Amino acid sequence: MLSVTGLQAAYGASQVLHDVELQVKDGEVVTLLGRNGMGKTTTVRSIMGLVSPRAGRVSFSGQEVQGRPPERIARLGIGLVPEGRQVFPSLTVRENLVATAANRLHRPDPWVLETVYELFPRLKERAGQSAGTLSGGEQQMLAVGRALMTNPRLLILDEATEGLAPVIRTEIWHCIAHLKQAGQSILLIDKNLAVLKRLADRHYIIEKGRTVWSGNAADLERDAARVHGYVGL
Ligand SMILES: Nc1ncnc2c1ncn2[C@@H]1O[C@H](COP(=O)(O)OP(=O)(O)OP(=O)(O)O)[C@@H](O)[C@H]1O
Repeated sequence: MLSVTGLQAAYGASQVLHDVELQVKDGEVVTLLGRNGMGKTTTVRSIMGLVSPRAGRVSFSGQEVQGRPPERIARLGIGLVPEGRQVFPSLTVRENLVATAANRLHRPDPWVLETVYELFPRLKERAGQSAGTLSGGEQQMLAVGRALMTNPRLLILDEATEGLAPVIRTEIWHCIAHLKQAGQSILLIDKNLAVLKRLADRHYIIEKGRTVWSGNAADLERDAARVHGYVGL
């Protein structure tokens, strides 16, 4: 579904990505791990066309997308929950959810307001409240709900639980587990390896803009010392 090979990207003269490789197959939950500043968000921004890759290939659903404008890439079916949530603060919860809603892939059972409200009942309770007045956790739920309302083939979550209270974190992890069971393909960027080990099918680690390790849960156990060196366990 998503295949990234030899990806390089820079901000001005400063090259941040040197050789990123990753794949997400249909129905998989895949993580992108790495310490602060190693290039995880830049990888996501390059996939989405928000940063122009300097070299390499990004292919999604069989089409090469590097160099295309972000809205065209998103329309192919990638739903992004960006770092820092970025909901529209002056719009209500409901308005945020419907703002970018679509079912371009003609799913027979698409995400609509009611199904998002079932997943996150708090959003239903706060449907008429402006998003800027929500708690951090509620804003995160809204950001996930808004991405789901685009009915994406691939959902990308960039640090979805960063800075949230443990109870809200758990709620978001439950939601992700539920989406996985429903067959949603997901790319997760996070640092919470303990939870991700149980949730994800495969993992990639990037260090200084290069993919330096990939494997499944069993590989993680076997290579624990090396993985610890890269990200801590
Ligand atoms: N807009 C920008 N202009 C210049 N440099 C940037 C910009 N955004 C990020 N960088 C730099 O690129 C490098 C990689 O940043 P990136 O945000 O991709 O890392 P990350 O792995 O997602 O880190 P974190 O976990 O802290 O979010 C860092 O050194 C960062 O300072």
